[in-house]
Amino acid sequence: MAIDKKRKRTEAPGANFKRQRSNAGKRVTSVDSLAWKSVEVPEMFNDAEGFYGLEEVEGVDIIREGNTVKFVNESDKFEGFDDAPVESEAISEGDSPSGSAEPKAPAPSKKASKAQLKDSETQQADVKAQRKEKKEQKAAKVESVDADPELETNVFAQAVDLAEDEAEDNDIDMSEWVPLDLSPQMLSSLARLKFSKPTVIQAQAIPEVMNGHDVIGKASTGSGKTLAFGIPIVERWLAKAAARKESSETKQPIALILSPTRELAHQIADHLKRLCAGLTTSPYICSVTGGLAVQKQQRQLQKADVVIGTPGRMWEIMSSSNSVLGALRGIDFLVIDEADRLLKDGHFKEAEEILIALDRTGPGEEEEEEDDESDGEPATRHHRQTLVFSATFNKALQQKLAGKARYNLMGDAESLEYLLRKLNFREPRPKFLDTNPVSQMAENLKEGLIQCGDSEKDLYLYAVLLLQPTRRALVFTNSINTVRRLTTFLQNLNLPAFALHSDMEQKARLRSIERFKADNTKTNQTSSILVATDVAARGLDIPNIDLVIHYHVPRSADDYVHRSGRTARATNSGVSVLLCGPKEAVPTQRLIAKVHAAAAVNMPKSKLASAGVGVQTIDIDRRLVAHLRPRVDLSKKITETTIAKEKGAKEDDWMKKAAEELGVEYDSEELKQAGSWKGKGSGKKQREKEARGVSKAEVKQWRWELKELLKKRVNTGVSEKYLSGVDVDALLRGARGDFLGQVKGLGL
Ligand SMILES: Nc1ncnc2c1ncn2[C@@H]1O[C@H](COP(=O)(O)OP(=O)(O)OP(=O)(O)O)[C@@H](O)[C@H]1O
Repeated sequence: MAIDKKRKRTEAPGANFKRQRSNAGKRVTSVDSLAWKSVEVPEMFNDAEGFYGLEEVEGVDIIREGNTVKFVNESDKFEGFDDAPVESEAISEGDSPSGSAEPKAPAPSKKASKAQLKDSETQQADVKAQRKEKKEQKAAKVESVDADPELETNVFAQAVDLAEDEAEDNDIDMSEWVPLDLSPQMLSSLARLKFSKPTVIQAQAIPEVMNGHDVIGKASTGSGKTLAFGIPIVERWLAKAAARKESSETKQPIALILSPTRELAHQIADHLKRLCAGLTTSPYICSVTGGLAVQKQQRQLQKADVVIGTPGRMWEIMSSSNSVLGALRGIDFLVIDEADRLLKDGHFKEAEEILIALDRTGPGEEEEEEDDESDGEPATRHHRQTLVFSATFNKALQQKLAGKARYNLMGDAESLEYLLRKLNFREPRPKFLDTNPVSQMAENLKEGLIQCGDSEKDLYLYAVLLLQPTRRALVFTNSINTVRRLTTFLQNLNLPAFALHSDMEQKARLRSIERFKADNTKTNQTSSILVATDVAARGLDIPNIDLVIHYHVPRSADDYVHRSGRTARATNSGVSVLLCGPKEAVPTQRLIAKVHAAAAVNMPKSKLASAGVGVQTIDIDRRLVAHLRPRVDLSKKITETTIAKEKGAKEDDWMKKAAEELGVEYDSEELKQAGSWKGKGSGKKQREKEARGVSKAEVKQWRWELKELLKKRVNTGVSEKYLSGVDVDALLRGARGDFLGQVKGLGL
């Protein structure tokens, strides 16, 4: 479909195609290396993520030979990748380059860089004029984003763009960056982002990386690790780009950054693009992840300077293209973000394949061999630097919550050995920088635990969400089914909940994040809730998440650290609340003790409590929570019935198709009675069966009852307050200053 449209476009009058000309002396090129340009699609077509993929190209001849079509490009636009096979190929996806190598307006001057950057008044006036123009363009872009609820590109970029603009006119003291010896351009870019000083990990890691060392960087969640590797990469690119101008050296990608999740890969890309937005020339940054068109990513890779990818999609492309693999072997930096997750045994087979493939020498390449003095064994050395980052490296933290907790597991030394075994560093001993040796948790995070019955988690979840009605909350569960169920359950209670899990299409995943991020304060609504699996646990940097709720206890301590780290990022504060069933509370306390003090790894159990290691129990007013039960029960019933009916309809559909294929008549009742439809089985199955039997009228009645309940007053026993709409706020400002009980220190 896309192809037909595209052809129509490219063949339209004015397009620069010429057919059937002599091909003598012309160099046939692959379709991917042509200079495709995106075609603007009218808004009404809702071309989210370039779905229609319309592109056009100029200056290209088409040569038809029998049934094949070949392309002849007058100029070889892309360097370094031109060995792609010549082929006639269907193009089905769009490619709107997100990075840019075009020169940009000079960056603004800032206080600290004034000494280095002495702009004349005229230049400044020019810069101001350009900025104004850019600002207007951005405002128009943001407006169009707002106008189109389906648009999902740059999910992580939009909000910050405006903040950057506001920053432009401020004078910012950048003197704390000076010791890092960054280029004036970079300082200027950082000032634009309002980053007046480096974070601790940035201050420690940037000089080491810029001095050519391999680095293992450990720093708490939200502490700016992305720029700790991002800044030196961009600095190297700037230096190389300047040198390239004076030589004929071909352009190669400079860095490959591996990320465990798609969202994180896109976020890193956007973060680096934001950093580069203030540079006069910037690297082409592209993300390569599953769930999006592979052809588009292959094309982007051909011109990429910095590649951020998830292991699966990266390996899919690298293993099928020698040119891509060859180019990536020449990178200066290999970054493994969230390394403990990416290198976790049995998790990312492709990550290992990538590491092996990068280390293997290609035809005509030579390995440098050096003697490793530490053990006398010769080891292969590469020119690339390996940079490894995470908030958690200690293997002990990966230990499952289930099972006996042991505290004498791996310490830092062992964790380091583990990384050395897994990765082929250039240096025998990479620099190990640990900025949070004592506690693994973010500085401004407050943690609490609520004990409740296993079947009461829905009730307490609702109660805690009501405690924070105008905030942004992230709810973690351990299963996709629970994400689905809780999202519907909360929506039935009129709460703005969105789902995020790996079984969703990428477009829908990004849309959920986009909606979660939307600012509801103007409409005076409660803020949004994202219900997610651990796919959202690592790296996601969504502004203003005030509350993280662990509906299911995390499976391991490192999951707890990363989940909780979605709040209290950078200088912000936040709250993390665990909902624990009766059997979960004790092992969870122990699990959490591990992340609070490195000493706890080797601390005897008996000493943990006296050392003050652990999480406080929230003393919630259970009598008041009980008043919420009727509405919670109704919402649960509606949710379970809806889901069971949907599942039943799907199964019915499947059975019908199977019967059709077998050529037998399908009668669902007969099949059920004949027992082929398992009527018995687990309690869950039985419940599902019963839920399917509930009539539509009954569900309708429940919905009506719930609606009425949500409108009605809830007698809290303290004073008469409402628990719906704007009256929730009134309730929460209750006479005693607290609604569900005093939660010391948590600010709830
Ligand atoms: N020097 C700085 N000054 C102020 N804010 C910064 C600075 N560097 C980064 N930030 C901001 O801090 C936030 C967190 O950064 P980042 O996402 O890199 O954290 P992280 O350490 O990688 O977290 P995680 O471990 O969760 O992945 C981002 O919003 C980023 O823009």
